[in-house]
Amino acid sequence: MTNTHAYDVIVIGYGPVGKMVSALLGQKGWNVGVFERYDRPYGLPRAVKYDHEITRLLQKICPVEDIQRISVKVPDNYVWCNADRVPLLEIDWSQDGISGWPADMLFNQAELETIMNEACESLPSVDINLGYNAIHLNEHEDQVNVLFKSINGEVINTAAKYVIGCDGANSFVRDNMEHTITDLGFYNDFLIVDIIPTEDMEFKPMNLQVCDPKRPTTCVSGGPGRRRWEFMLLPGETKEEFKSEEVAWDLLKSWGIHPGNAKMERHAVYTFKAKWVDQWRKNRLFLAGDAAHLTPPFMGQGMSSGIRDAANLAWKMDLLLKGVTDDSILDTYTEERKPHMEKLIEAAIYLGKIICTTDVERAKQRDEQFLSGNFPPFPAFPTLTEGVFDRSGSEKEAGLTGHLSPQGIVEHNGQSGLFDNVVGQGWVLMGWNHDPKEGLTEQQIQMLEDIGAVFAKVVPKAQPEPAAVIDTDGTYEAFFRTNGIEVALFRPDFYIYGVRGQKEELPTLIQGLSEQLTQQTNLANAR
Ligand SMILES: O=C(O)/C=C/c1cccc(O)c1
Repeated sequence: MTNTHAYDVIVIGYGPVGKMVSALLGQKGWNVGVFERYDRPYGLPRAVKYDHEITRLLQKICPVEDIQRISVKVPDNYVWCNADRVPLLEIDWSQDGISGWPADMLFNQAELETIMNEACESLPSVDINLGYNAIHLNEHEDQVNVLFKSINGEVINTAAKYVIGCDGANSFVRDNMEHTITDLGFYNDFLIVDIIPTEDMEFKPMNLQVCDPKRPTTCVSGGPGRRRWEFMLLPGETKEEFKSEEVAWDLLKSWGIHPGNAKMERHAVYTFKAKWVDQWRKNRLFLAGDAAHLTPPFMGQGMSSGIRDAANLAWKMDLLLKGVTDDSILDTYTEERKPHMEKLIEAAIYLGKIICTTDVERAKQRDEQFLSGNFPPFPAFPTLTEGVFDRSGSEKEAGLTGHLSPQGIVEHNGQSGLFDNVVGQGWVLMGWNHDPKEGLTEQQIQMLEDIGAVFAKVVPKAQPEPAAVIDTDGTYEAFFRTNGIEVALFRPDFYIYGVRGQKEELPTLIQGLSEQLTQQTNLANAR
């Protein structure tokens, strides 16, 4: 065995979630050891959709042009229709999201992972090890040791302060963590078929669910130049029967798809599930993505939830490793992320219940319910409700915390573009038409600098000032005016930490953050 390889953080699993957390920690200079059991990229489609929040997170690590190149914007509604193709429900996926990106985009996962891999490879402190299977994990008070066996049989010993399991549904890290699971008992088998049309084809709407009890079928984009079908297995049908390419082609026939006009990229039977681990942290071990939760795909939020986990964990781990706060901040990881993910699973099951019925009578009742308008409301997209937020303001101010912050087009120092690229990212303290440092004590400014905050005085386009950030497209004016606020503090994962209606109240907001962070440290010191 070789000497111990020591890291700040070990990431097990190098899919999109592992790549995101590795890149974010690597950007901060932390030594990240990434270990992936496969020795080459998976290469085939899996997730196909992300939303504006995730695209903005990708913008943290990938060039905007690359993200644009691999994604396609949804042009119309996501339609849920019955067997007669009468719409039962339409969800608008075509809007512009507040994060500076289209609300929803479709992509090809292999292309996404290529650009995320480039981001990781460009970071000198990220050590990527492909073809290494985790075989043993030992947790100590001050570190974790993990043994990995390479595909060549070499065994290496590693150590890190923290281990993050981004290792999917059959997580090795989870197996080494005491844990309990909540399972909502939603199980449905679908044959997933990914194709590349070899001639021009038009699909309107772009994303369609045909809730036909004779064969519930999904027909969505698979990213630029690709399409995906999902065919539900009927009672009595077995996974085994659906293994062959012939069965997939046969099911595609009624859609006008055949080997003469399309190439089949992948076909596989998946069991959709709705379940999660109850605690995503146990001492020095963490779970993220599919290792922590599984959702039916109908909201297109499986990978997106995992990327949110990565972003949430990364900024907290960064502060902790910097020594600005204690590791009890990491308890807020499950506290913040789990309820959010649960609500998305709830929404996915709402949709799943519409399509996953093969009972003709029940489908008829469902149709009547939706067509008469007498159906339960579609769940609202969740915000973050618990954790590292300011709740000390007025009811209106506190009502904005935990929501996503906007990203607009700005001009600053002769550069023009999306705020995060032009001004910077991390904690962002923003003052509308005033310098947000005004009124803060030196100590408060120092604390904000210690956590890597960006200070931005944002001014309207009509009143430009040389050192200020110019609100080119009016995004920030709309945000501040509509909400009746003058200052806002945004977290590195883009959630609103807190706002104030009057700039004179900013010091209390910052004081609150400072106390929240030091409280974590004091709590730890007292233990
Ligand atoms: O990206 C995914 O994991 C799933 C996307 C998706 C979108 C729309 C309908 C589906 O059944 C899946």
